[in-house]
Amino acid sequence: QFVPVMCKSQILIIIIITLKGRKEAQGVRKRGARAWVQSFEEIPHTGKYGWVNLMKFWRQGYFRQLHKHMEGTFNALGPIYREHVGTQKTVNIILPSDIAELFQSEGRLPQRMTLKPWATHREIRQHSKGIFLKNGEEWRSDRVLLNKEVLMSSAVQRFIPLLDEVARDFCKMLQKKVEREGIGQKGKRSLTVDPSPDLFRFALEAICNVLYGERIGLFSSSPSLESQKFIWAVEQMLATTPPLLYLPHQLLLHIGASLWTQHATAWDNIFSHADARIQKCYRRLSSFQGQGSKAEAAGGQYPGVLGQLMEKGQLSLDLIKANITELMAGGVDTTAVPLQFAFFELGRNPEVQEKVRQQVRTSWALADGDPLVALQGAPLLRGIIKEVLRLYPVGITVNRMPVKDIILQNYRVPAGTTVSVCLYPMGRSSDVFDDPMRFDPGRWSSGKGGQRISGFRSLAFGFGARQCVGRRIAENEMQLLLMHVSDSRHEKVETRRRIISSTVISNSPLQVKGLQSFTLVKVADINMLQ
Ligand code: HEM
Repeated sequence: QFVPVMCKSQILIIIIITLKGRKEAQGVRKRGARAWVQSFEEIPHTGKYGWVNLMKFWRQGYFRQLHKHMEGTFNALGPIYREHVGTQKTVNIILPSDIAELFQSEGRLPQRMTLKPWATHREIRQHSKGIFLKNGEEWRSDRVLLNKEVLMSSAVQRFIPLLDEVARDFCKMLQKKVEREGIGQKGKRSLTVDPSPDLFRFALEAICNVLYGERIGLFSSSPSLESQKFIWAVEQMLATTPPLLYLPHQLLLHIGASLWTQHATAWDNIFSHADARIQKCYRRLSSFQGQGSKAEAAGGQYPGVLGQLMEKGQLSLDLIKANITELMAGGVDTTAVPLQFAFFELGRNPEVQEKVRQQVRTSWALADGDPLVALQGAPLLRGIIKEVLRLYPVGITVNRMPVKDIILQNYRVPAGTTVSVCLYPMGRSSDVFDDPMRFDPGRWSSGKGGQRISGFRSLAFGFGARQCVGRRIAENEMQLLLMHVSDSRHEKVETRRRIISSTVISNSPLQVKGLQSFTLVKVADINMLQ
C-alpha cells in the first residue's frame, strides 16, 4: 500500500521491518538479503526460448567459447542467471556464498547433471556404466570401493612411486631430445619445442602405469600407434560432447547425424583400447593364479588399480571394466592441458619459476629420495596447480541438483534444478580473488604472503563425496612432473634448466604457436589465454 509515495529502497526497508519475524521463522531469509525471497522466474535470464537460444549459440560459436560467454553474461546480468539452451536448463552462479549454499544442499548422494550422450552410448552398446554416469546408492557402492584404490592416502602412497618413475623418465626423454635435436655446444644445447604431444604421452603413460601397474613405452622412439589413436579418440569425444549436450541427441542418433556418429565412434575407440589393456593385464595377473595373491604375483610389487580391484573381487568384472575405462578416459587431457598452462605461466613469470626451483631444491635435499616427502616440502608446486586450474579450469563448470529448495541471491531455486558453478569466470573475478589476473601460486599458502583464501574458491576438482575421484592421481602426477623439471640437483641440470628457460617455459611467440596447434577441443584453451 506504500507504493505510490515511496521509492523502491524505502519499500524494501518497510517490508524488512514488517516481515522480519515471519520470514526468519520460516528459515528462508538470508543475512544481508533483501526481505522477500523472489521466485525462480524472476532470476535474470538469457532468453526464454531454448531453441532460439540454441540457434544463437550455434551462430555465435559459443560452444567453443562457453567460458567466455559465461563471463560476459555474469558481467551483464549479475552473479546469478538462468540459461535455457536447446534441451538444457541451468542456473549459473559464481559467488562463494552461493556455492556454499549449493554444496551444503547436495545431500548424501550428490547428483550431477547426467551427460546424456555418454549414457546413451553405454546403453546402445550395452556397456555397464561407471561412477561418472551413475547416481544414488548404485553410485555410492562403486565409489566407496574406488576411493580406497585411488583417493585415500594409503592408495596415494602405493601409486606415487609409479608416477615418480614416469615423471623422471619424461625428463630423461626431454634431455635426450635436447642433446639430439638442440642447437649449441654439446652439453649446453637448447631446443624450442611444442610440449603438447609429449605431455599427452606423459599423461597416458602415467595413468596406465597407475591403473595397470605396467609401462606402455610411450617415451620410446617409436611409441605405439594404438596409444596415439586413444589420445585422438579422447580428444574427439570431448570435442563432440558440448554441442550434443544441448541437442536432442536421440534424434541425431536416429537419423545417423555425423556429430553423433563421431561421438559414438570416439567412445568405441576408447572402449576398445581400454578393453585391450584390461584383457592383457587380466591375463598377466591370472597366469599367476594359485601362486599367492596378485600383488605377490606381480613380484611383490603394487599391481596397479586394476589388479587391486580384481584381487579384492568386490566389484564385478563388468563394473571394474566400466570404471577403469572411465578412469582412462578421464586421465589424459585433464592433466596434459593444465601442465601446458603451467609451463606457459612459469615462462611468463621467471621470478615464480626461480622461487619454485629454490623450494624444490631445498625440499629434495631433506627428502632422502622420497618423492612424497619432497612434494610435501614444496607447497609452491601445489600452489602452481591451484593457480593454473583457477585461471584455466579443465571443466569450466561443476554442477549439482540440490535435494531441497535453496535460496541463491535471494531467489528461490527449486530442488532438482541443475545449478552450475562457473569456474572460469569465478577464477577471474575481482569479487572473488585479489588481483585475479596475476599468476601467484603463493596466494594459496596459509603462511606469510598467502592471502588466506577462504572456502569454496578452489573447486576445480569439484566438492565433497562426489569430487573428482582421480584428484590425487592428477595432483601428484602434475606436481611430480613440475618437480623433476624444476629440480636442478642432478647432473643434467644444465640441460633441464635450459628446457625450462628457453624451451617449454618461455614467453616466445613459438610457445604460443605451439598452443595454437591444438585440435578442436583445445580451441577453448587458446581463448583462455586472452
Ligand atoms: C587436473 C585434473 C582433473 C580435474 C581438474 C578434474 C575435474 C573433475 C571434476 C570437476 C569432476 C566433477 C566433480 C564434482 O562433481 O564434484 C570430476 C569427476 C571425475 N573425475 Fe576428474 N579431474 C581431473 C583428473 C582426473 C583424472 C586423472 C581421473 C582419472 C584417473 C579423473 C576421473 C574422474 C571421474 C571418474 C569422475 C567422476 C566421479 C564421480 O562422479 O563420482 N579425473 N573430475
